Amino acid sequence: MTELFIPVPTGSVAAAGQMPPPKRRKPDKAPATPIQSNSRESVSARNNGSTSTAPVYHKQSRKGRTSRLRTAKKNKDLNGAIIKDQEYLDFLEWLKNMGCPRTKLTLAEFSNTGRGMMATKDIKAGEVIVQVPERNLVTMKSLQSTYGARIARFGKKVNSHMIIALHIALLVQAPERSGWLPYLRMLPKKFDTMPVRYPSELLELLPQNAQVHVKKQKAKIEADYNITLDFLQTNADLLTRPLQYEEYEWAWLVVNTRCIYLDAKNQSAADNIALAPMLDFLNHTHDAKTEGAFCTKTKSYQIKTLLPYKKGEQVFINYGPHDNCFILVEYGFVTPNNPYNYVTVDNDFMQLSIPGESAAAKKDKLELLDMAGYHGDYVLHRNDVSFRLLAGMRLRLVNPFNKSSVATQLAIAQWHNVVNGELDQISPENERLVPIHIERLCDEILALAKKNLGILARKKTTFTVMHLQQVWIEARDIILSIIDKIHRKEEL
Ligand SMILES: C[S@@+](CC[C@H](N)C(=O)[O-])C[C@H]1O[C@@H](n2cnc3c(N)ncnc32)[C@H](O)[C@@H]1O
Repeated sequence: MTELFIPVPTGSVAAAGQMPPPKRRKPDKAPATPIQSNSRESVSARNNGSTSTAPVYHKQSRKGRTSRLRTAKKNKDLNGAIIKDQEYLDFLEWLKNMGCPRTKLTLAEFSNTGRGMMATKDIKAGEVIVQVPERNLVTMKSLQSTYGARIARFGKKVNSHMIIALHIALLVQAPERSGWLPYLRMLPKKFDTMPVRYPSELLELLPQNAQVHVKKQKAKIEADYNITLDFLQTNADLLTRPLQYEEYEWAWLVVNTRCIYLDAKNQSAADNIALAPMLDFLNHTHDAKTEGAFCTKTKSYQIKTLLPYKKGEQVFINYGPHDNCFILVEYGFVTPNNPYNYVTVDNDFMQLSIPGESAAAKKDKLELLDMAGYHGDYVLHRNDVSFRLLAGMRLRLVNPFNKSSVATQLAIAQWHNVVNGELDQISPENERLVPIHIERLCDEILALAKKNLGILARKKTTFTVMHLQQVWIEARDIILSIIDKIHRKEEL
């Protein structure tokens, strides 16, 4: 696994520079019953490769979804159906003209992931699988001659996500002129599986932390759009027509889901992202292992796989160690058996009423947790309660709690010692109560999971509904594993 090829999520520093990257979680075991979206129906819509509301640059006479699927079916290989439609052939020709060397990869529809890249021959571990010539990389640097002086005159801060999105949106406005039409035609037509595009009744069925994530992403897109409009006020000559929000959002999501970091070691360098045609057709799996670097000899960006692939298999990269909620919000899909899944219980912890705990005591405890760096980020993994949650719960269970009493001061000192690992417990009674109240938190989430799964079961089956179902089934299974552990009286 290398971070070099991660499409750029809003949640990452490199992409947006606003939201913190997700904290790395301890891997969990796979959920027992993940939903595998492996129906034929799932194939085409998932990656937006052939859906109806095409951006303006898509000629209506081009082959539609049915025709494309028919062709794909005809070319069916071992695990996926090879795509050989005119758009892809034009794209291959364009790649050739741009100096892209041939690869052992071809575009295909896979039953489990939708559109992705298939090995056309056996690939050995250590082989370069994709080379993207420098002239094909869309980066802040490559766009300097077009926008550099304009950005300098504009004077306000812009980031590369914003500028690459603007560039793509402008190419779409005048595709014939740009020379990039064959690539533009291959891009997703819409992003309806991205939660930022969910209707509100589905949005509220996301777990709370994912809803917050979506709101931040939406705010970021809107802010970037507004700055872009500002920029265009004095650069209207770039436009073919006024730039609509929908157009910009689409281009922004293209960047978000397809750009890569050129230098993973320096991920805070927000401007070091690139759109890399061809490389961006590779799908994600958490166990893909690749390495990437710019090769000065070939003047291209190369990806090497560290794993072998057999002819007909899908070739993957790894977008990073993300749980399904994060993947859903940033990329619009979920993966089965994701070892990074977890459940956040921050809200439930804050709302939990503890017998004998006054409102003032609760406030003092939360302040203390904050000062000690233990406020929030309370998570449950499969069979594992985070240390932060245990720490928070232990303090909540110090009752009575009166800051000015000696007994409370002693309990606080003991709590610090437990947190620092110098003491095992505050008291046997405190330790006895911890699993009881963790189970109460679990019951809250379980009830929510059941409620939401009930609502989802009554909805028409769409990818979005299936994604949400998977997220809640996984949450429920994590919770059940913890309850089971508590009932078996195992150490948390
Ligand atoms: C970099 S693109 C990969 C190519 C894309 N599938 C396409 O057809 O253009 C990232 C997007 O691919 C899809 N994707 C990537 N990995 C996936 C997976 N394991 N399962 C389902 N969809 C996946 C998601 O729609 C994601 O936003």
